[in-house]
Amino acid sequence: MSRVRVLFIDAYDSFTNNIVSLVENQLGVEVTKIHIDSYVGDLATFIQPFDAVIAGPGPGNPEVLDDVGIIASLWRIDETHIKPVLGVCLGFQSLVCAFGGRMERLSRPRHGISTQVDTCGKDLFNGLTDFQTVQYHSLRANLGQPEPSCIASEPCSELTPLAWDLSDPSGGPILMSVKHRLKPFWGIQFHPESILSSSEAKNVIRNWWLLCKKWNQSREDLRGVEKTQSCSLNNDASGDTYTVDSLSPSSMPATPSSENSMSSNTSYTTTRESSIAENYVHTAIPLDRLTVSDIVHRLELQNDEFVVLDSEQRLMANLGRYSIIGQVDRITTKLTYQAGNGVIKITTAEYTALEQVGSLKSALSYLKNYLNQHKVENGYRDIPFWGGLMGYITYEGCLETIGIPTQTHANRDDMCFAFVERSIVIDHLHGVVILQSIKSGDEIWLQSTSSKLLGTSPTTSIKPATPEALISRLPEKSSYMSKIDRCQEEIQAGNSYELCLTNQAAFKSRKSPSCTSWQKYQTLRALNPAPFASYLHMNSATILSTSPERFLNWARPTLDEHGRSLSVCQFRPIKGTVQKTQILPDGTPHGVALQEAMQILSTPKETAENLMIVDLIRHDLHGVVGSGNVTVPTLMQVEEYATVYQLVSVIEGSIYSTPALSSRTSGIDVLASSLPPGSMTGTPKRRACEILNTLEDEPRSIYSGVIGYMCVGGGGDFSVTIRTVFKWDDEDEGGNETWRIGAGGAITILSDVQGEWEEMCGKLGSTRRLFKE
Ligand SMILES: C=C(O[C@@H]1C=C(C(=O)O)C=C[C@H]1O)C(=O)O
Ligand SMILES: NC(=O)CC[C@H](N)C(=O)O
Repeated sequence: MSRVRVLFIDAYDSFTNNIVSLVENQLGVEVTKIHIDSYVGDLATFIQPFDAVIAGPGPGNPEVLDDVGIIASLWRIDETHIKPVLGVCLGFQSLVCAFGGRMERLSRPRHGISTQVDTCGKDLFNGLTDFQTVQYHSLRANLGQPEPSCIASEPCSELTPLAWDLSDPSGGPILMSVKHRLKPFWGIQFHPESILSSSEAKNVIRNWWLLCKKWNQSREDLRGVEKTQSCSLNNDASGDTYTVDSLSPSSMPATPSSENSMSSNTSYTTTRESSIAENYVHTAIPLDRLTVSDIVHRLELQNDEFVVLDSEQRLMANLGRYSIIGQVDRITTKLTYQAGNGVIKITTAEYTALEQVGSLKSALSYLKNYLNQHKVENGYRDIPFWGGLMGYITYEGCLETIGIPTQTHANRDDMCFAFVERSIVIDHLHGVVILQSIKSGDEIWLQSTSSKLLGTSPTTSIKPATPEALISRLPEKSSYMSKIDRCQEEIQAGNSYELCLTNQAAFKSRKSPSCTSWQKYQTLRALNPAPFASYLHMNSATILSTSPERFLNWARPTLDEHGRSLSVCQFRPIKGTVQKTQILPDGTPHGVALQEAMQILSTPKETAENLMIVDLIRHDLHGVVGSGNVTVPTLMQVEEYATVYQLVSVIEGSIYSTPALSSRTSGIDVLASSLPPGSMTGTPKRRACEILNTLEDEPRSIYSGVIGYMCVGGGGDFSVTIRTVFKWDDEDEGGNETWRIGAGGAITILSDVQGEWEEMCGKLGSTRRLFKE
């Protein structure tokens, strides 16, 4: 029997793949996805191979043709070509508009809010009790009924209401579901696929499917007996009892995921003997009292290009176990890309090559192939990095991966990775330093480097230094506040559910050999300890980061019990911020203590903010790893950082793949499909980024992109480049350099304008303290 197929029409939403996953898992069907503006020729003909259609959620207004595209035509398909349709949110609203309903703005948009839905207990809701479910909408469908009821009436006599949200007496009833009286059209305003929606809400999908099957069967029967007269399509299923057991879930079991695939009781041989495997050599030595800074100093890296992913100031037991120092020298190969020009540049010791790749997304595929060609299988098992690509991607580079064109700046790389062959990994948990190289025959370097580290007693000879800011450009309060208003207007209009608004400060300081970038970084990391701190100097970019936020980590693949390659990946978005108690210069305390922070971070405003990003990341991840392979092991946990409390969630995915090396799905595919980081955009991602582009005054640049590594052994780790001070060499002028800091925060309909301004200033303050102003 051929597999049942469902067509999903995606209105560029950031929850689409979660619905696809729910449908595939619950119904055992195959879902094909197209966009609202995909060219399909005649829609009626196009949908014929499908058993049913889902018209998805999305930004905008169903009365605006550009926002719904071909969804608007679904409802006009003639009787002979008609197929069962489920409209979800925007799709539901479009159904209502097609049959006489109107849209109006909610007085209080409902984004990431979980409420009870009261149902008629029939049809889509047959056998289901009233349930909790999440909503994401700004607009409300109005059927012109004086009171909420489940009986169709003028002026929308073709639509039968099936469910209402009556939880907000002052805001009034909100229509949650309808069906068409004669045609096989159903709609739901709520989001059953959200991680916080109840299983009862999810069962609506099963009920819909039973109704579809029944309708399709009656259509078949009619065709079978070749009835010539027109038939009644009344498919009211009220009162029917359905056996949901007859459905065949086809989910691939979600593999229990672990935070870190390394065993926690790893032991090292801290000898100076080197092991050689292919072109990989390493030496492990005791860390003793060496610091990351000592190592950088002893190896004399500080005045050259190098990268440090720095976890020395470990804050949490499960984060920041390793620091990685990547050596970059004259002969290190670099792979760079500037947004907008479609060309990846490969610079080696011998030559510079340009390859037309088209986009940053394809540049990442290029890097994936590059790493496959330099694959190492026998590195030191217990550390995550053996060598490979270390670098960054700017926010504008990230935008290109979602099809938003951006301007480029000559001499500035939007993607810059060095192919690091010599590296030093410090395991802070076990106090071990692993020196390693993937250059063939590099034992001499190993020996000389370990002698330098073992040599003299550890002293920190590079002193942290504090730069003096000559001219500072700080965010302007009235301008920022008016942008918050504009974000909220966009949200009111249904164009977005959450927007991460940001802006930048700039500090000019004198270039000085007694206050180098590395010294500045030393100061910053002491002032603002963070689990994902990093220092990078490559080409014209210098980055001093104290990021608290992991973007994406993926483990080196292993074989599962079925012989498939499996790599577990993890996102750790932060959304929800409260300032910790601090004593201001005038002696007054500011901010809150843990107990109060916990209370604030559990209010609907903060949890909605976090939930939206969790659902968005689940969507990004589902798009690569497929249905049933995404879990949320931690939902909204409060974590303490140097100056703030933050609400953190963890989303994990199992990347299974076929043995064929070239077609293997890897963490790099997840990376390429998940940029820019959802916590820095808002949702739906694409529309949010378009809106933010019109609001923000300048490119975000390094801020709000990602920084990290992709290892030759198959793993990877990236943080979100926030709480970061950065500069471009082309802005150096007259002995001065210009350092920039971006800061922002997520704006929702529940945001308080003054509160958001203060939150942004608080985040800016955590790194601005680097400068003496
Ligand atoms: C925008 C920033 O941070 C982001 C926004 C957060 C929020 O809105 O609560 C929290 C962490 C980051 O994802 C920033 O640090 O500048
Ligand atoms: N999630 C959605 O589909 C939202 C639909 C519409 N843009 C609204 O805000 O009401």
